[in-house]
Amino acid sequence: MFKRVTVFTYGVVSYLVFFASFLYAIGFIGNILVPKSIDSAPTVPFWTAVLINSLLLGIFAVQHSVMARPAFKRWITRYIPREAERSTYTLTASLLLIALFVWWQPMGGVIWNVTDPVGQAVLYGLYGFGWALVLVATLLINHFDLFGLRQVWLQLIGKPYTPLRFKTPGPYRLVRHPLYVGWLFVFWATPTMTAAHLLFALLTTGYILIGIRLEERDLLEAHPEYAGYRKHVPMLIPRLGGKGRGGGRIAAVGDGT
Ligand SMILES: C[S@@+](CC[C@H](N)C(=O)[O-])C[C@H]1O[C@@H](n2cnc3c(N)ncnc32)[C@H](O)[C@@H]1O
Repeated sequence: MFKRVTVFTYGVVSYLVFFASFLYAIGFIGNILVPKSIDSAPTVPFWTAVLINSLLLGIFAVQHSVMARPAFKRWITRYIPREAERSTYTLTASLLLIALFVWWQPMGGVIWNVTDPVGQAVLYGLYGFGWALVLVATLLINHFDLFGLRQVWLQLIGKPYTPLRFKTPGPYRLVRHPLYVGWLFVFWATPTMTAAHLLFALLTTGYILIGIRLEERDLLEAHPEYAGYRKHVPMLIPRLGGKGRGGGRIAAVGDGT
């Protein structure tokens, strides 16, 4: 019982650290209400900032890619309880995100600056839409499983873990990666694009494109029906009109069955 409660507490703490870093990220990327943001005043020379920021994003990307792979999960669960694996992923990612907030180096330099109030409102709207889409996509797939809480809860009440089924609810009928579409809105929709923000947007976009390849390789292995889904539903940009080979029809593949 002691072990169960300890693992559960670890999962809850990891989730809370994630949630706090998620909330801070909204302010950090949007330059809203936080003491230090992506565009605070520069304090180091430009190229030093490029180097430090690229390194921070690179470490975050490597952690995400390596720790999400089945082979790594098999390895780490030799040392930690299987039920705590996803929480460990969540906690590590959140701590690295906090490190990024702390050591991020603003760089100045304006690439574009929208001063028209309507244009600004539209861009802030798209920024908010991006965050909402990220959150909704996690809820549709299974928010509490993605962040490890479901795993530690099931072990607390003594029930076996059941892996997530392949699903295509709502936006998953239009594109295969709605959550990543949400991130792209978050990273790019800004009235003022600075050099630091552009570096951030470019590197994270590149990482998403690589991450999709890795994730889809695992999805194809875990869910044979993913091959048909991939053939008919676009990756990130919905087909106009919903006709063509994608559309709503195909997305019923694997739906809750
Ligand atoms: C951070 S989520 C991103 C999901 C998806 N790539 C997106 O952008 O909406 C990554 C996890 O979702 C799972 N996943 C991705 N697509 C899925 C689907 N259609 N049904 C169930 N799980 C999915 C992956 O196996 C992975 O564990």
